[in-house]
Amino acid sequence: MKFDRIGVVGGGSWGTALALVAARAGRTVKLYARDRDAVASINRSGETPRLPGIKLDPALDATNDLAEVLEADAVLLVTPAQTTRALALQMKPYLGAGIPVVLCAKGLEHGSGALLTDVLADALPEAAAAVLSGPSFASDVAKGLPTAVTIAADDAGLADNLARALASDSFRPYSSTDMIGVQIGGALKNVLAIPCGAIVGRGLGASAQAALTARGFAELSRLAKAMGARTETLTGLSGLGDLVLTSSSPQSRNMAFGIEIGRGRSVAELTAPGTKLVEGVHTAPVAVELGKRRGVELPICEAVAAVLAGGLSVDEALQVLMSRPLKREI
Ligand SMILES: NC(=O)C1=CN([C@@H]2O[C@H](COP(=O)(O)OP(=O)(O)OC[C@H]3O[C@@H](n4cnc5c(N)ncnc54)[C@H](OP(=O)(O)O)[C@@H]3O)[C@@H](O)[C@H]2O)C=CC1
Ligand SMILES: O=C(CO)COP(=O)(O)O
Repeated sequence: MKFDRIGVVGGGSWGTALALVAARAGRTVKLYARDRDAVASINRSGETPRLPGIKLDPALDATNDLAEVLEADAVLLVTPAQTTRALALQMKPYLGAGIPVVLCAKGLEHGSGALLTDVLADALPEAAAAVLSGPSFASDVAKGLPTAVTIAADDAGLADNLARALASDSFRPYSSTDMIGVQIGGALKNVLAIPCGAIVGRGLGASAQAALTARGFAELSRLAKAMGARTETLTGLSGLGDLVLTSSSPQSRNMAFGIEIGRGRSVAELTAPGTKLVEGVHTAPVAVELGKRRGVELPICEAVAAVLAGGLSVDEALQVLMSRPLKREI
């Protein structure tokens, strides 16, 4: 199965970077962005405000016409997690049956608590679902810096073929059949990067940051395994790999958000219209709800959700975590 024509839906930083990835891999690429100015800027000057200072491949073809982009052999859906259902429904009239839709957002749906693959199965069952996730900052990828990600699908052959279609000298996808593990890893690392940032912002030291990363990984793994994920996925790129990247680099929007919270800025100010997308803010309460449903303890995610909801200060949340009853590590 060859995927010569790739359609990318979502003209933000990650959608644009992934369109460049597909072009570098030799595919014919069309990028859908709803913002007419962004489309004009990409086509006329090879620039986008979402990736400042990065010159885009002149071959990159952007458009406002969703139908045109969906005339493709595979589609990458790269809009914020909470828009997945609306976009899938919007795509429905134009997408051929059995065309793979690769979900590239990292999050869980509000209200339903659903994985994005379940959202897709509900809204667009005729599509073949796949997931792309892993440690990958859009600006690094757009610049052509070396990056490795995981692409998962139920059908191993589909995952292999998608990996082949997007691979290049600077972009190395590994294939997997564990769509649950890949999605929970990508969604929860965003939540866990927030307290790691708060620790930095509050000046609480590298030891606390490492402890939170490790205990956060324990939570991510517990929830993912309860949902059916495999251990090797969680210790792989989309679990540990992305958690390490996001919880240690202020380049991450989630960590940067946490740093500002730690410095005392308010959630309302940092999530006001026009501010950057911080997926962990949306995912935290959903993760807590999933944990409750599955009987899985997620104290760090609960603390994050409580701080975001205004129920605890950063210092109180830390106190809650540090005063939990002592327990065995495993
Ligand atoms: N940036 C990164 O480094 C990475 C991001 N991701 C994930 O990718 C997803 C997208 O993130 P990212 O690209 O960074 O976000 P951005 O904020 O840069 O871009 C989001 C894009 O989605 C568009 N969009 C939002 N809602 C709709 C809609 N209803 N219909 C059409 N387009 C819509 C926005 O359009 P408009 O400009 O008009 O608002 C914008 O172009 C997130 O889940 C993120 O976690 C994953 C790996 C790396
Ligand atoms: O998912 C990412 C890196 O893998 C991007 O992280 P942020 O959304 O925190 O910037």
